[in-house]
Amino acid sequence: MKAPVRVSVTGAAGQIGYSLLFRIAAGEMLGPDQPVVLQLLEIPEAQEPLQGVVMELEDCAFPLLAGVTTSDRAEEAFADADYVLLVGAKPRGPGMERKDLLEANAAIFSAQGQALNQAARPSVKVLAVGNPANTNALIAQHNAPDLDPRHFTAMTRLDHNRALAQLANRVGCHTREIRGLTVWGNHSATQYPDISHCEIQGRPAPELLETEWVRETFIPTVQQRGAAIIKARGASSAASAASAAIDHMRDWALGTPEGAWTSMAVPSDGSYGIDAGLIYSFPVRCSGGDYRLVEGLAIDDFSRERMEATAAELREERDAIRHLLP
Ligand SMILES: NC(=O)C1=CN([C@@H]2O[C@H](COP(=O)(O)OP(=O)(O)OC[C@H]3O[C@@H](n4cnc5c(N)ncnc54)[C@H](O)[C@@H]3O)[C@@H](O)[C@H]2O)C=CC1
Ligand SMILES: O=C([O-])CC(=O)C(=O)O
Repeated sequence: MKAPVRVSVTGAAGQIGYSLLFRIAAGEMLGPDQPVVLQLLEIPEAQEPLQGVVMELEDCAFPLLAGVTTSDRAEEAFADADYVLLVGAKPRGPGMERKDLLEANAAIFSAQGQALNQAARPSVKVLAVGNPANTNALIAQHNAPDLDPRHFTAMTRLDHNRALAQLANRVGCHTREIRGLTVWGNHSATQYPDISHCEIQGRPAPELLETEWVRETFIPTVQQRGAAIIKARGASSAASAASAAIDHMRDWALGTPEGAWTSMAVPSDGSYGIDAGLIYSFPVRCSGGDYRLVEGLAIDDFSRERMEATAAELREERDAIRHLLP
């Protein structure tokens, strides 16, 4: 058995937390041979429901769960953390865009960035799930100057998985049979799910799918899926968001399958003409606990316009919270 690693989760008593913690403890994120200690952060008012979640974690008698701690202090919850999932934030309601949460949630991510800087392990890998996820990751990163800036990422894996599901439904295949999909940009309605390089059952997707369906149906459906779920469920997506968070961290830690890539929002290094420093979703391959951008993909005029539109929105979000970037 390996030595346990420390996984911190914020917002642990929330909806996503309730779907996430049990799967991490079951080994679905870091593998069936990796014990974990869960370090759970919640606000003081949510400590009692959090204790209920801890009781249920105990009651599962998970072989890989090496311990659970709870706290309302970020420095304590992030102490020596190897992996941190920043989930705790206000979710949007009907009629809101995710960036409407910027003001409410930005302060959380600046304080938690500072706490990560003080308390987490220098090698810590961070995933921002709380919305607006890309800009929250940027805020946390800038408040943690001693940590590796490349290790601050945001979640667009849910968008990636949603896009796979739409394509599989359309073609009548399994999501496993789709390769080379990319979600570019922001986790928002400007994101660009791109099938240009996609292969479905070994055949180029642009040959299988009508351009009109891709542009008029597929792209808007993926962009608006979060809002559709809020409308139907009366609450924002939770189990699928938790599942995507597991996928993101598992691939980062353990690698993407041979030949495949996925989508992760990571700090831009200027590739594809995207402003360096923005936390922007790119195609990535992971191995050895690290990610690399997929370089050299041909970008046509339609894609270029969409990629620029979502970059422009991220610049606007960054400009709105500049005062929180030390
Ligand atoms: N990136 C993505 O793809 C997705 C992101 N989200 C976002 O994830 C976030 C959480 O969603 P839910 O779990 O549904 O919300 P929720 O309201 O059920 O849970 C959030 C939890 O965070 C806690 N919290 C608030 N401030 C905190 C702080 N400063 N420190 C620690 N915990 C704190 C709350 O007490 C609450 O228990 C929302 O911002 C939501 O919009 C949701 C789905 C997908
Ligand atoms: O739509 C929301 O507000 C929650 C979310 O990020 C998603 O489901 O993609």
